[in-house]
Amino acid sequence: MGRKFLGYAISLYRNYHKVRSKGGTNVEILTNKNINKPEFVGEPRNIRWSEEQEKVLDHVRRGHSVFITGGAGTGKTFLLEHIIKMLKESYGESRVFATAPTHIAAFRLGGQTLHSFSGMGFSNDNYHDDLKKVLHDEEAWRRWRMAAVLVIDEINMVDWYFFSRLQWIAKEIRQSDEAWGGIQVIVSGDFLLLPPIPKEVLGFRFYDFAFEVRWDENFDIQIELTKNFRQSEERFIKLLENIRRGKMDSEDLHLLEQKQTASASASAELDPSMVYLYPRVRDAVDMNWEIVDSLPEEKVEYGCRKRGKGHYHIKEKRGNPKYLWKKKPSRLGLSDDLLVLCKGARVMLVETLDVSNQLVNGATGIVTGFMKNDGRCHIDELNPDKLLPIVKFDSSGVEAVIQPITKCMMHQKKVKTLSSKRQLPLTLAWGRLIHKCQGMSFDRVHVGLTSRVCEYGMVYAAISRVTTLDGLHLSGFQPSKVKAHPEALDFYERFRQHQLERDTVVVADKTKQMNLLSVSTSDWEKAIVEYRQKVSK
Ligand SMILES: Nc1ncnc2c1ncn2[C@@H]1O[C@H](COP(=O)(O)OP(=O)(O)OP(=O)(O)O)[C@@H](O)[C@H]1O
Repeated sequence: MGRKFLGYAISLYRNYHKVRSKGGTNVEILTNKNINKPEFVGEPRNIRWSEEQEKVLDHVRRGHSVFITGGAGTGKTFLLEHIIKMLKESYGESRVFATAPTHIAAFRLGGQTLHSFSGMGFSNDNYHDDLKKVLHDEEAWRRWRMAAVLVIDEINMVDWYFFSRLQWIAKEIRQSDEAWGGIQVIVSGDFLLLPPIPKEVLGFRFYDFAFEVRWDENFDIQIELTKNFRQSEERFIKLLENIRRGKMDSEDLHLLEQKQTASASASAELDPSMVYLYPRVRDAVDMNWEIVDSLPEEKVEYGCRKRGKGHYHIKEKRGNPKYLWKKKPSRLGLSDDLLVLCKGARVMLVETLDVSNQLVNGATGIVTGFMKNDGRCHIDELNPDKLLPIVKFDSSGVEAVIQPITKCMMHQKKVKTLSSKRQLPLTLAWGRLIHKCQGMSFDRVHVGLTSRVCEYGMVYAAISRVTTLDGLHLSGFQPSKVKAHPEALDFYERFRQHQLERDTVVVADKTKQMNLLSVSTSDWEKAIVEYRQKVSK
């Protein structure tokens, strides 16, 4: 029995590594000749930087660590893209690291998630366990040693505990008492957008923002961008500014109520060209089912194959979507157990398959057709007709055949919980979570706020995605759902009070002080030995 289990564990482990290491095994690129650079990575042409953006660029050029903040659409990320390009030209590709807490935000910067950069993973370890982890991962250690610049976008979603561990690791690995061990940090975000995932202690929910402890020590300068580039209508910009601060005047309220009435009286028909944003996964899933059902195209169903303790070959029959949803979602699943696709379906990747072709977690596209599997992968258990979907991705223009992948979870201490799930790495994407849309712009959006769930900054994050008032559709809106976190409001209050002082501070040029560290394997081995000696004392 033990042997059988061990054999199974090894085969799952190998499979896992195959899937993780060879992105190309589960996706076949059909057309990528016309890869357009994603709209947001595009080469800046005819750009006129705002005065504040110019100021940021000036400080960055002088080697200063900068915090860039400002409302949605003020060009924070756009500016970061330019900064990253500029710094890579000065320091070289391998010394500038672009990161963000989510895959899609990191992808926009052509970087990696902050967790993956750090080498600390997702555990909530203490500082010393984190350091041990980084020291045992030569690549992660090299990144920390090599870094001349670390860029972090969407800092509002990073919690204080993680942020403080990063600061500490940087100092330890680089053996320096300077902030971030001498790395130039460029951090960006708006604390009045979505907060970090709240913690719960004794039934009490609290949010720990990255700014909470010794924030000012991280930066030479902090700058707020105020010119909105995403929206141009004055009325809309004023509404967004008010919602950002969690308040609305009678005019704002009237405008939103008008929008809501207009959306309710508009044709009840679902519009596949619209993006539907919700605070809860369940609403997004229901909307996806409704839209896919309403399309006249022939449907193709994909099940999943689960292996491991308690579930062998479970196959879901398509049923009432509400019923499906009542089932506990699998802990390790990529997405729902049943996926229904058809030509024209809007889909999103839930796994990074091929970074060079921009097929990353969160990339969206349209199903353009299906292809019979010619034996290149095992699809029979998931789809008896052996059809593989062909997806044309929005941002890259790549057309690819998507093949199923297997995700495994292995608890080394409790081998009994070993399990795996094989399915297509896709979900339908008309309905989306507001959390997953931060940083995006859309022309037509329906913001559905009918559920009771409503996080701080959520209405603001959702409404600020749309470029014009005309493109905004609304349901379930209530004024009480417009909330800004009081601590974030306090932060900006203090921020503005200190702005004048900051403007007068002259910070010395730091470019010549750049301390580039050595990164040889022998240095790494020496660091581990030194750490062991330190711990054993
Ligand atoms: N100087 C500029 N000139 C022209 N367009 C700009 C400029 N700065 C930003 N933009 C445009 O403004 C839009 C919003 O920019 P961006 O997404 O960077 O804003 P953001 O502050 O990061 O928003 P969010 O907080 O919602 O992510 C983008 O379409 C971008 O191309």
